[in-house]
Amino acid sequence: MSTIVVAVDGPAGSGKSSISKAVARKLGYAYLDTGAAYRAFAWHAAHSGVELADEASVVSALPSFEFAEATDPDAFSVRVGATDVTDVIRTHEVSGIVSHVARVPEVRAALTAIFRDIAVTTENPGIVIEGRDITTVVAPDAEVRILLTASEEVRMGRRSAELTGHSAQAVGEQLKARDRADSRVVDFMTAADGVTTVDSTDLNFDETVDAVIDVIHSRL
Ligand SMILES: Nc1ncnc2c1ncn2[C@@H]1O[C@H](COP(=O)(O)OP(=O)(O)O)[C@@H](O)[C@H]1O
Ligand SMILES: Nc1ccn([C@@H]2O[C@H](COP(=O)(O)OP(=O)(O)O)[C@@H](O)[C@H]2O)c(=O)n1
Repeated sequence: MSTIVVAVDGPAGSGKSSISKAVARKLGYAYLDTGAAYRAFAWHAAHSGVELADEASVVSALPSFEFAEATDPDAFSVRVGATDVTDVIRTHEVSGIVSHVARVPEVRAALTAIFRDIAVTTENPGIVIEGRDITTVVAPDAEVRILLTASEEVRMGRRSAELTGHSAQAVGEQLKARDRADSRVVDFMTAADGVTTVDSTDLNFDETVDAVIDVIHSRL
C-alpha cells in the first residue's frame, strides 16, 4: 500500500506548519515541515562560514549537511549532525537569511530529493508535506494538493503574536521581504491547476483544520 500524500503550500504565517501538524495528528499521518529543512540548511551554511551571497559557496555546504527531521506531529524535532536545531531555526536571524540559500537551484534539488525519500519511507498511512513548492515541484502527483492562504494583515498579526524580542513591525517587515524574495523563486500565491485553495482569513484555527480535512476527504 502506498502512502497518501497531502501537499500544502502557502506564504509565511498562513498556518501551514500548525494546521498541517494538527491535520496529521487527527488523521494518524506523518508530518513533514520542508521550511524547517531550508532553515536548518541556512543555519548550517552560516555555521560553515559560507558567503551567503555567493551561490557556489552556499552549494559547498551541501555535502556536509547531515539533516534529520522527525515526522511524528507529536514529537517534532530537527537535527543537523548531533545538534538539535529545532528552536534556533525559528529565530529572526535564521528567518533573515533563509531565502538566500533557498533560491539556489542545487540546494532546492538536494532538499527535494531528501523530502521525496522521507515520503516514500514513511510507515504512516499518509504524510502531510508543507512548504512553498510541494504542490508544484516536490509532489505534483500528490493525492491531495492544497494552497493555504490568509490576508497579509492577518498573517502578520498571527506571526507577531507568537514572537517575542522583536517588534511587530520588524517581524512584519521581515515576513513581507521574505515572501517577496521567495515568490521570485516559486509561485505560492496562486493555486496551480488541480490545487484547492483554503483561505483562513476569516476562519479560526479549528475551522481551518476542519476545512483542510474536508478537502482531503473529498479527494480520497
Ligand atoms: N486559522 C487560524 N486562526 C488563528 N490562528 C492561526 C490560524 N492558523 C494558524 N494560526 C496561528 O498563526 C501562527 C502562524 O502559523 P504557522 O503555522 O506558523 O504558519 P506558517 O507555517 O504558514 O508560517 C501560529 O501561531 C498559528 O497557531
Ligand atoms: N518548500 C519550501 C519551504 C520553504 N522554503 C524556504 O524556507 C523558508 C522558511 O520556510 P517556513 O515554511 O519555515 O517559513 P514560515 O512560512 O513558517 O515562516 C521560506 O521563507 C523559503 O525561503 C522554500 O523555499 N521551499
